Formats: sequence, structure tokens, C-alpha cells
Amino acid sequence: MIETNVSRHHETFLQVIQSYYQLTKPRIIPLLLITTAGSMWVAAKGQVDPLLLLVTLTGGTLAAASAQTINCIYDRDIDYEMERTRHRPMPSGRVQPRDALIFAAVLAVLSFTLLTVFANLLAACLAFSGIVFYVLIYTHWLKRHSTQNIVIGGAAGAIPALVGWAAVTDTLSWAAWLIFAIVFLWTPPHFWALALMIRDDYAKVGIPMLPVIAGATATVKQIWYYTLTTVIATLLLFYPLHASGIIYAAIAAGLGGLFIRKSWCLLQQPEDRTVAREMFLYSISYMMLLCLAMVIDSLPITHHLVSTVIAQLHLFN
Ligand code: HEM
Ligand SMILES: CC(C)=CCC/C(C)=C/CC/C(C)=C/COP(=O)(O)OP(=O)(O)O
Repeated sequence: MIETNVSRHHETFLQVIQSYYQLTKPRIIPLLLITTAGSMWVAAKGQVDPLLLLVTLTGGTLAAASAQTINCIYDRDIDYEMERTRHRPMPSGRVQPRDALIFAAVLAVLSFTLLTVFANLLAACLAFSGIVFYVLIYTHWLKRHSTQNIVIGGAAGAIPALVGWAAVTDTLSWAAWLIFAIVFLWTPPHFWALALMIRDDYAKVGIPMLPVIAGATATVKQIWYYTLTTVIATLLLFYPLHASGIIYAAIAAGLGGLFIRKSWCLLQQPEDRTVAREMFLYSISYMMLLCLAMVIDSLPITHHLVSTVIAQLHLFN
């Protein structure tokens, strides 16, 4: 009997942990961290202090988790209405708003303290500004009122790249702002592809996502322009900024070519939700691989290999 009670209590505790975990929308966080890491490697020219990496990624995770939790509290009314989000801890009543707010505040304080003590104040302030921007500008102000909600709101999602750069150099250079711009410009194709697939859900709750208000044809045109601009922006890191080398440039061009192709297919078939789905899924792989290319390119061994190959080519000439 006692055993049964203990196991039931244990199960409940695990469920509580799981609910708080879900509040943080954990599936999105790894990609935010990958952009932070990519930026750190470029900033550190391939030699990142492992402890700083750990601290920055942990601080970034805590900040993003805090931001998402507050978003879950704020959006609990519409999350209840939409099929995709109905089972989140807040609309399903598993966590009370007051408890979630305390949880978010603790996460934010931990993030700020960790980054200030073990990285620097600039990185801490940037992460904190990410929370404020996502909550006030995106969630409160734009999401329910403007078709440009995710364009401007996308700046919050691009801030982790600045956090990474700042953690390494304690300043923000042109290259840092360019990586920020890459994530910023990538966000509309990423999100609008998804919004095309689930526009009925957004229409039901009156969220003015672009496909709902302007229609599929206008949305795919916008996706097309943002895709082209994103790919051009990725190449600027190689030339004229020289923050990344030829290996990065080659991979960015290849990945970009595919991104443009997916976007072109969508431009031809605005109403096809399967094509939109492919674009959405590719957008995630694209950002992941692009950041991986930044890391690989920055490594000393890559520089060594590239110089050796160039030297060999000179010998042949
Ligand atoms: C304002 C900007 C953004 C909006 C509105 C947005 C919106 C969304 C939404 C609604 C989903 C589906 C999530 C779900 O089904 O629960 C999603 C998925 C995803 N987003 Fe974004 N996103 C934005 C920016 C970003 C950024 C900056 C990143 C990372 C760099 C990112 C990474 C991801 C990933 C990895 C997924 C897939 C998660 C999964 O596996 O289900 N998003 N996004
Ligand atoms: C540095 C720092 C703290 C940055 C925070 C950045 C951050 C949390 C970006 C997430 C962007 C995102 C996935 C939005 C989801 O939109 P939504 O909330 O409208 O999605 P939903 O429809 O699934 O609720």
C-alpha cells in the first residue's frame, strides 16, 4: 500500500517536471543554441574556451526558456483554441499562471547571473533584452495585431547569435550583426512556410498571420524575396567581411542554392501544403548546417588543410 502511494507520488512529481519542461517549448531551443555556438566559433576564430561555451549555452537556454514560458502564460487563451497548442501545460490547466511566472522569473535571474559572472555583462544584457523583446514586442504588441509580427519579432530569435559573439569578444562587430541579420532574414521563410500549412488554425483564433490576411500567393512572394536576401547575406560573411573562409562560402552557396530551389517550388505552387511543409523542414536543416559550416570553417585544422591545398596548387602551377 505504502509502495503504491510512493510510486503514485513519484509519478506526479515527474509529471510536474514534465509540464514545466514543456512550458519552455524545448524543441526550438537547440537551434537557438546552434546559432549561438556558430557565432562563438566565428568570433573566437575556431578556438572556443569549453567552459565559456558551456556557460553561454546554459545562459542562453535559461533565457529562451524564460521567454517561452512567459509567452505560454500570455497566449494561454489562443493556445487553448488551436489544435496544435491545446495540450500545452497552460491551456490544459496543468500549471497555474502564477507558478509559471515565478518559474520564468527564476530562469531569467539565473540566466542573467550566470552570464554576468562567467561570461560578461554585455552577453547577459543581450540575453535579457531577448526575453523583453520576445515578450513585449512580439507576444504582447505584434503577434495579435500585425501581419509583420514575425518579421519584427524575428529579431528576438536572432539575438542568441549576438549573445554568442558578445560572450567571446565582449563587443559586437559587423560580423556579429551580419549573423544576427542572417537569422533575422531567415525567420520569415521559416515561419511563413509553417503558417501556410496551419493558416486555418491561426484564422480561427484571429491571429493576423500573413497567409491568413494576404493569402498564399502574396505570402510565397514574400518568402521568395526573404530567401534570396538570406542567401546573399550568408555569403557576405565570406566577402567582404572575411569573417569566414572558402569552406564556409562553398557550403553556404550549396545550402543556399537548395533553399532558393525550395522557395521557387513554393512560388510555383502557393496552395500546396506539402511543398510548404518541405520548405519549413528544410529551413531548419538549413540553419543548422549553415552554423555547422561556420564552426568547421573556423577550426585551425580547416585553415591548415586549406593552406596546404593552396600551396599544392601553387606547386602545380
Ligand atoms: C518570430 C520568430 C519565429 C516564430 C513565430 C516561429 C514559430 C515557430 C512555430 C509556431 C513552430 C512550430 C512549433 C510547434 O509545432 O510547436 C516552430 C518550429 C521550430 N522553430 Fe521557429 N519560429 C520563429 C523563429 C525561430 C528561430 C529564430 C529559431 C531558431 C534559430 C526557430 C527554430 C525552430 C525549430 C527548430 C522548430 C522545430 C521544432 C520541432 O521540431 O517541432 N524558430 N517555429
Ligand atoms: C536570447 C533570447 C532569450 C531569445 C529568445 C528568442 C526566442 C524565445 C525565440 C523563439 C521564437 C519562436 C520559436 C517563436 C514561436 O512563436 P509563437 O510563440 O507565436 O509560437 P506558437 O504559435 O507555437 O505559440
